[in-house]
Amino acid sequence: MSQPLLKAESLTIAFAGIKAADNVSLEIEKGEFLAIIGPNGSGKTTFLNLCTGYIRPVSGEVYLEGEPITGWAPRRIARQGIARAFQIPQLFTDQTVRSNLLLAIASRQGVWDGLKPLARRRYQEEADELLELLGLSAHADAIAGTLPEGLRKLADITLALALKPRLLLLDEPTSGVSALERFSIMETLMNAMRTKGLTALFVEHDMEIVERYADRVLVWNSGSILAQGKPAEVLQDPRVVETVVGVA
Ligand SMILES: Nc1ncnc2c1ncn2[C@@H]1O[C@H](COP(=O)(O)OP(=O)(O)OP(=O)(O)O)[C@@H](O)[C@H]1O
Repeated sequence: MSQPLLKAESLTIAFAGIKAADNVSLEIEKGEFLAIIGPNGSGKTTFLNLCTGYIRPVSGEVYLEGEPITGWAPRRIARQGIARAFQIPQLFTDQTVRSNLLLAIASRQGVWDGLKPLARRRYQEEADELLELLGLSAHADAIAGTLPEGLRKLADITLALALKPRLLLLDEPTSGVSALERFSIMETLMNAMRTKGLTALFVEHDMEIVERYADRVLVWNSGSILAQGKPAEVLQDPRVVETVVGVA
């Protein structure tokens, strides 16, 4: 049987005596689109931080396709294939969308390589392909800081994809975006995911988005997984309704 793409085993971390991850174990299969939901302060972001190396667990292990990556530096984990698009977009706001993307591609390859004409042409082709995939071709020359929030989020995701990740982590891909725009962002994202055969884990507060797009949902509560499974079933679970859905 093939390895899970990501495996977390008994992860535990506490801040000031409060367990933000309490013996958390889970597996993510290749190609899955997995949502994490849970009340504020339940440990969703902490789990992402444990996977990306921003926090070290007190105990437990994280494996990427069977390789233990616990305690590795964030940069090394990113190079190894876990990319994160943050809730607050990380674009250089005074640069064009394309320049941002070229920088991200160059940083993956080693920047000096990018100064060679052949490499530069290859990067430009790669950037154009990613911009098209995320529906941003018409905005390639726009200054990133002038983009509306929804497009900024998609531009931020292109930066994460430029790392050619095996696993993409997304912090609330639709937060701060109008109700109308939310679904079009998700459709574009899903299309890109399918085209690239990507695996992603996303934190989300919007249950409609979770129900419509996630293959599986994990419900966090007080640093533990309260429930998991298909959204249509999990979101009806009375414990989940009480702790998350009812208060969202
Ligand atoms: N670096 C840190 N230092 C101290 N406490 C932290 C740190 N990171 C998280 N915590 C605490 O751990 C708990 C879980 O926080 P976390 O941000 O993971 O929750 P969350 O589910 O992502 O919340 P939200 O939905 O509000 O973003 C909270 O009590 C939080 O205050």
